[in-house]
Amino acid sequence: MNDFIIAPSILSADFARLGEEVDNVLEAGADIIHFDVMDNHYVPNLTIGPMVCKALRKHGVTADIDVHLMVKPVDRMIGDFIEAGASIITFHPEASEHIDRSLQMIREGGCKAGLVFNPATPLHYLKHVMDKVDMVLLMSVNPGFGGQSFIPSTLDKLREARALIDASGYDIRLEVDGGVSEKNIAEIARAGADTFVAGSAIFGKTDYKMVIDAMRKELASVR
Ligand SMILES: O=C(CO)[C@@H](O)[C@H](O)COP(=O)(O)O
Ligand SMILES: [Fe+2]
Repeated sequence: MNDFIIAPSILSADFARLGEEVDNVLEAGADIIHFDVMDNHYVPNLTIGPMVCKALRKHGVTADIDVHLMVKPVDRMIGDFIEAGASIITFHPEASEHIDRSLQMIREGGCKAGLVFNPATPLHYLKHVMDKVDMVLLMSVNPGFGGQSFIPSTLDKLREARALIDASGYDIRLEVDGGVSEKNIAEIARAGADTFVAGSAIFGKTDYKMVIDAMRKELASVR
């Protein structure tokens, strides 16, 4: 895998042509696919579930699928997504009754596990499970919708998360999600992120390769 990972969020893709959209964005240089699962309960929107993940695998997608669960309760969905071919499964700690158990279920199913932090959710949920996470995902918008503006206080939170991860000694990716574009990606990387979700910034343009190349060019100036 690249040092920096670009993860297009298919929330902003054309759902009527989803397989083709995923093929095109991978062809354009994306590293993994970010898959937003919303339940109209934990967040006020409803999207896609395990059947769609399975369909993408059947379509021939071999890239990692990064499943961002915005659902409550969490645990039922974990088994379904493991079975559907997810590679990474992240969930919001306040949506799970038993965070440690949910993380273990994900890893036992052969997937990478992660916790997602809303803009106002403190990082202290990480303290006792640092050895059980492969990914820390900081939301830079409130979850539920694509196309929102990046919340600037996320930069300080990224620095805080980066320090915690580095001090832990574990191999943990630091992902950021919401309002990421070629305009702010370098600044976000400098604050410590290494994995970048971008929905509208990529799928909102006609030439996905041009956007992803522009993002990589910005990232090359960072490390
Ligand atoms: O999880 C979410 C929203 O809840 C995201 O993954 C969005 O899909 C990101 O979209 P953009 O802000 O990049 O348009
Ligand atoms: Fe997401």
